[in-house]
Amino acid sequence: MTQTTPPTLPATIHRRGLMLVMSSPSGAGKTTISRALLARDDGIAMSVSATTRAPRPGEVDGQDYYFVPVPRFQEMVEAGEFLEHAKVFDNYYGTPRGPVEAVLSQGRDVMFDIDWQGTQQLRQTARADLVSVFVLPPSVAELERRLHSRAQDSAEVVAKRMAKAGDEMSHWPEYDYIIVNVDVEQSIANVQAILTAERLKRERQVGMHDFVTRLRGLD
Ligand SMILES: Nc1nc2c(ncn2[C@@H]2O[C@H](COP(=O)(O)OP(=O)(O)O)[C@@H](O)[C@H]2O)c(=O)[nH]1
Ligand SMILES: Nc1ncnc2c1ncn2[C@@H]1O[C@H](COP(=O)(O)OP(=O)(O)O)[C@@H](O)[C@H]1O
Repeated sequence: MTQTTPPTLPATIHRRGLMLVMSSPSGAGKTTISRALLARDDGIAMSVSATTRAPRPGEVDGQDYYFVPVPRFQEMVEAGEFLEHAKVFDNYYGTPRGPVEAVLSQGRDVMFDIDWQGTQQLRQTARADLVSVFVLPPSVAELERRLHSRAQDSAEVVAKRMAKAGDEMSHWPEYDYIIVNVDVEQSIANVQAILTAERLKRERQVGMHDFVTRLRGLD
């Protein structure tokens, strides 16, 4: 019997890494969806933001966020260390530039959990490499229930987040894809489908012209 090795993708074809942005009003479920996606997909890494907000119970420094004091955050802004930064709910948040550029340069993808202000800033520089997803709750009552059920913020903080939800949600038309997060498994599957299709986009493929030229015997 002759042994055949299964074909593999030619090494001359590469793909540029993409930037997958997830935004939503607080409590709609983007952290839940993005964590599940990271656990199921080796090809994507999470961008860990710096923030001046206090850690919630169970949050780990360097994993959920880099928790930094306001003066340190300001130093980082002045040193140009952020790809984007914004003030959200009285705290500062920013995306450190170095780790994102390192992952993208390896042809891997990066996921961001950032608000609409940060997304607008990234869109200016990333253009075609940016894929943006907006997550909506099925209703306002369900959003409030989820914020309470997370049980990690005081009633005052929950009220503040509910008051800002309408403003946040008004930015949905700026995003490429919309997910109404009814069932979490369905929402994860939807983001996986978006990622699969976006990875196959013609314009992300590097070396395809030469590959097809060779396939056609034209070289
Ligand atoms: N612009 C920007 N927004 C961020 C960044 N990190 C987190 N955010 C946003 O800040 C908001 C509050 O985040 P957080 O305090 O973790 O609350 P949660 O989204 O309710 O879990 C959310 O809308 C996040 O998407 C960042 O690096 N840049
Ligand atoms: N589809 C869903 N159905 C019910 N509860 C959900 C769903 N998605 C998320 N949750 C819950 O809602 C709360 C807020 O979700 P989280 O992912 O922290 O939101 P966000 O990151 O958008 O602020 C969490 O307790 C989470 O377990």
